[in-house]
Amino acid sequence: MPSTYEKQDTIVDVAGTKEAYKPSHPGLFEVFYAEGSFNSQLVASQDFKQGQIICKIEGTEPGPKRYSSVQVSKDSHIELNSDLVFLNHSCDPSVTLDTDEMKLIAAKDIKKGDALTFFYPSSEWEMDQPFPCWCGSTKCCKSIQGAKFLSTKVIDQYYVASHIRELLKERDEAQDSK
Ligand SMILES: C[S@@+](CC[C@H](N)C(=O)[O-])C[C@H]1O[C@@H](n2cnc3c(N)ncnc32)[C@H](O)[C@@H]1O
Repeated sequence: MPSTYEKQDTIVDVAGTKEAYKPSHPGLFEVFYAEGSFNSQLVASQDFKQGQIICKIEGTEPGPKRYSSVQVSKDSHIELNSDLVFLNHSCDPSVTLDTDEMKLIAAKDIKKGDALTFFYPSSEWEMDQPFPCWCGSTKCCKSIQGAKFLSTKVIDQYYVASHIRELLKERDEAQDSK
């Protein structure tokens, strides 16, 4: 996939026109472009039922930890290399990015046009680029830095990948032994 996924403004510039954008998962979801840095989002192109597998996560590549990478084990990261990179974070997410099974799953009933979002700390331990969250959920964590910075009580409300579960266990055992 093109390196133009690095920044949404670049996609429009490199492609020449917005019409040149070709969804990586037509019929399932597409990118909704917005002006400004990191304001774009992924939206559903159809309804999905809670628990429905939206797609398999394929075509990924190993890479360094970056704002766009997804952590898949205690010490490895991948680039999604598709429109999935436009999945934003929410503290009340609509999808689960299941890095153990490499599947994107509806975490709730989703309507066509809804934003697809996942809980970034479900895969990320210590993020490369933390940010203040704009999700507006009543249970918003406010500062998104990775699972390392959240209590197990907060994390327990969410699906988290097996590597995050293991890292939390190690963190909590180390704290208990002090
Ligand atoms: C992989 S990008 C996701 C797509 C991004 N919105 C874009 O337009 O390129 C991850 C970045 O999006 C932004 N982002 C995603 N979810 C956010 C949220 N809930 N609140 C604030 N910024 C968010 C952050 O800047 C984050 O580093």
